[in-house]
Amino acid sequence: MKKIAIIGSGNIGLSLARGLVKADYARAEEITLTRRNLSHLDAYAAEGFVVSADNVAAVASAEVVILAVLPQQLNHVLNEIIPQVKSGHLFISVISGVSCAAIKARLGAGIQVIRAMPNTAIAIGQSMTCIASDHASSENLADVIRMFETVGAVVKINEELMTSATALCACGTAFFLRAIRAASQGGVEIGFHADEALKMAVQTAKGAADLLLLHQTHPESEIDKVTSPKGCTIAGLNEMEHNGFSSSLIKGIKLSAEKAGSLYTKE
Ligand SMILES: NC(=O)C1=CN([C@@H]2O[C@H](COP(=O)(O)OP(=O)(O)OC[C@H]3O[C@@H](n4cnc5c(N)ncnc54)[C@H](OP(=O)(O)O)[C@@H]3O)[C@@H](O)[C@H]2O)C=CC1
Ligand SMILES: O=C(O)[C@@H]1CCC=N1
Repeated sequence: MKKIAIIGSGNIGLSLARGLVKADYARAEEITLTRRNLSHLDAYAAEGFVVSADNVAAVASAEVVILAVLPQQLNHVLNEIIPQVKSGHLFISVISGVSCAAIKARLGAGIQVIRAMPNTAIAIGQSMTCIASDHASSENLADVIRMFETVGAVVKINEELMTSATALCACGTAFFLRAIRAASQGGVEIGFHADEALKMAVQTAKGAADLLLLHQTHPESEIDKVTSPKGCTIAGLNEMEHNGFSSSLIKGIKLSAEKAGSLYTKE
């Protein structure tokens, strides 16, 4: 198994690390996690991950380097690790809004860079990960797709759609979670205790998503099966639409995509 370094082990870096180990893709000992404040990684060290504040040493000891810092932290990290970067390294960036070309402009044109846009459900093997590259070898691309397939579904997309993928799939986790919270709050208003209402909303959301996955149907065809004529579902649904339900989701996704494209500055 190739040694992996995750540079910037925050929310998504740690979710990825956990997912890869849970999926038996790698052992914890084969993954180095870096960040500056190591005290946040104590639990991971106890699980066998190698933890370090030394990005340069982490890159030197790895074959696969996963960049998972914030866009505004990237240039500092790249400048730091350049002396240790070798042509055999494979770089995977999960960073929003930074192109493969921008990373190669700093590391060298010969370095293989592949972008991946996972979401935090990667920790439990349920990510929707979009993958893109410009000139990576087909072998490296296949390896990266295989890696992310162990922790969820993968779609290969053109690189110019990566900011859209960020909004729909990575930010999307938060959007659907907020919808579930709102549903559970509605449940409390109509008589359930908060814990029951949340459990009911979560399972209902899971069932709705699974209907689409298992039946391979369009949402509207499943909705048609719920909305009895003159019934309470269509009354509630239309009230939500009068208040901008679909429109606000669409507008939010568009704004997130715009923002994802503007998070990184080259200087
Ligand atoms: N969160 C998500 O769901 C997703 C995030 N992304 C992308 O992943 C990236 C990280 O996001 P997220 O995990 O949310 O952010 P976090 O802030 O949680 O993680 C970034 C981590 O980088 C570490 N870091 C910062 N500077 C350095 C450095 N010089 N050397 C080593 N580590 C460093 C920080 O720790 P410390 O301060 O201790 O160094 C921090 O833990 C972003 O680019 C984001 O766009 C992509 C998909 C999904
Ligand atoms: O909020 C963010 O900027 C990151 C990118 C996608 C999910 N979290």
